[in-house]
Amino acid sequence: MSHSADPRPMTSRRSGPLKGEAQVPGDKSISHRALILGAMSVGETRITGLLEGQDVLDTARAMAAFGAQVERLGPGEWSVHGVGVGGFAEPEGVIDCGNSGTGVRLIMGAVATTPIAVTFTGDASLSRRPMARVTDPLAQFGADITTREGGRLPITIRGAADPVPLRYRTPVASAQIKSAILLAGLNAPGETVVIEAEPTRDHSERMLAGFGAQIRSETTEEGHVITLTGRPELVAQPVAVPRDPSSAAFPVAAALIVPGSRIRVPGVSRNPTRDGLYVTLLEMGADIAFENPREEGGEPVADLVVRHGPLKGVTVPGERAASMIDEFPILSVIAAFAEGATVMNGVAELRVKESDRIDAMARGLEANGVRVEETRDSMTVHGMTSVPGGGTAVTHLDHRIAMSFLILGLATQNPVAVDDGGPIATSFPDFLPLMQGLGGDLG
Ligand SMILES: O=C(O)C1=C[C@@H](OP(=O)(O)O)[C@@H](O)[C@H](O)C1
Ligand SMILES: C=C(OP(=O)(O)O)C(=O)O
Repeated sequence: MSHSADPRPMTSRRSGPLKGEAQVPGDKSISHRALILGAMSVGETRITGLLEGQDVLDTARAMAAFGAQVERLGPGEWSVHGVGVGGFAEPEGVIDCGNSGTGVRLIMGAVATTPIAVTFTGDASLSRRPMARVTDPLAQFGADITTREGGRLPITIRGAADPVPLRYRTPVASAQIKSAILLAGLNAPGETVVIEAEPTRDHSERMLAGFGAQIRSETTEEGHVITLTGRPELVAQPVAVPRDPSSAAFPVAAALIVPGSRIRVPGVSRNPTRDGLYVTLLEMGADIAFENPREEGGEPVADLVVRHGPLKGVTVPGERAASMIDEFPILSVIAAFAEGATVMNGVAELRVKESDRIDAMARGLEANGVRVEETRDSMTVHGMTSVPGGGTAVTHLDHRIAMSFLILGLATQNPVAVDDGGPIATSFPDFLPLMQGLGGDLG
C-alpha cells in the first residue's frame, strides 16, 4: 500500500562476532507469482512459506479485488481460490501496488488480455519508475492503455476483448517484462513468444509449467526464446516457497565482514538464474559452504554456512548482472572490506529500481569514508582495511539501500545511520530482529 508513514531513522554499530541461524523469509519473486497464478487457476492453491512483506501483501489484496478468494491460514500459509484464466472481475477501486515493481508489472500483464478496466497506482518511488517497457508490449496484445506523462503511473488498462498473441524481443534484461508478457499471453489464442538476450530469473516459466501451461525455453541464435501456448486451463497447485537468496544476502554479508562470525542460513534457493552474488563471493575468496543441496518446491535449495575471512576485489562481468541484479547494493558494501577494487559492469538497470541504486550507494558509501567511482552503467568500490563509517545514508524509499547500510555499520569504526528504515518491511519485515538475534547491534 502507498502510505506516507513518517520516516524511521535507524542506526547500526560495530558488533562482536555474529553467530547462529538466520531463517530468512520466503522468496519475493515466487511469492508474487504464487498469488497471481493461484488467482488465475481453477481450484485451491495452498501456499506455504509466503513472504508476508508489504509488496506481496499488496499483490494478495489485488488478487482479492479481481474476485479470487485469498485467505491467510497462518504464518506464511495462504489459500487462493482462483477464478481461472480470463476470469478476473473488474475491481471497484484502484489497484495500489505500493512500492512493488514486480507486483504492478506482473499484474498489468495478467489483466491486459481480459476485457476489464483497471487503474494502477503506487508510492512515490514506484510512480517514478519506467512502465512503458511493459505497457508498450501489452498494447500490442490489443489492450488500450493510458499512462501519465513519460509512461509512468497512474496507468489505466482496458484489457483486450479480442487479444492477439505476441512475439517480442525484450529491450533490456528483465524478468518483469518477460513475465508480464507471458501472463498476458495466457489469455491470448496461439503462441506468445518472448526473446531475451540474456536469460533472466525463470520463476515464471517454472511455475507456469507447474500450474499446467504448455511452455518451453530454448537457446537459439536469436537468444533465449520462451514460447507459451495460450488459453490453458491452469490447475491449482501447492506451492512451497523457498527462502529468498536476495534476503539471505544481508546476513551472509554481515557474517563476511564482521570478524569472528560464523552463521548458518538454511533452505535458500540456489536457482542458477539468481545465483550471481554467490558466484561472485566465491571468486572474492569468501568462506561459504553450500550444505545439503536438495530440491524444494521445484527449486534447488541448500543450507549456507558462512564464515568471516579475508576478501579480495574482483571484476563482475556484465553478463552476470541479471543473475544478481538486486544484490549489487549489498555487494558494494562487502567490496568496501575487500583488498583492492571491485568493479561492477553492465549495471545500468540499477538506476531504475526503487531508487537510483548506483547513486544511492555511491553517495552513502562516500559519506562513510569509502571511495567509489561510477559511470552510467558501472560502479567501482575501493576496498580498505578499516572503514570509517560515521555517515548517514539517504535511502530514497528503497529497502535494499536501507538494509545494505545497516549491514555496513556492523563492521565500521563508527556507527552508520539511515534516514528511513521503514521500507525494509516491503521485502524483509523481520530484518531487525533476525540481525539482532545473530548478535548485530542495530535498530
Ligand atoms: O521478476 C521479478 O520477480 C523481479 C525481477 C527483477 O526486476 P527487473 O525485471 O526489472 O530486472 C528484480 O529486480 C526484482 O526484484 C524482481
Ligand atoms: C527491484 C526490486 O523489487 P521491485 O522491482 O519488485 O520493486 C527489489 O526487490 O530489489
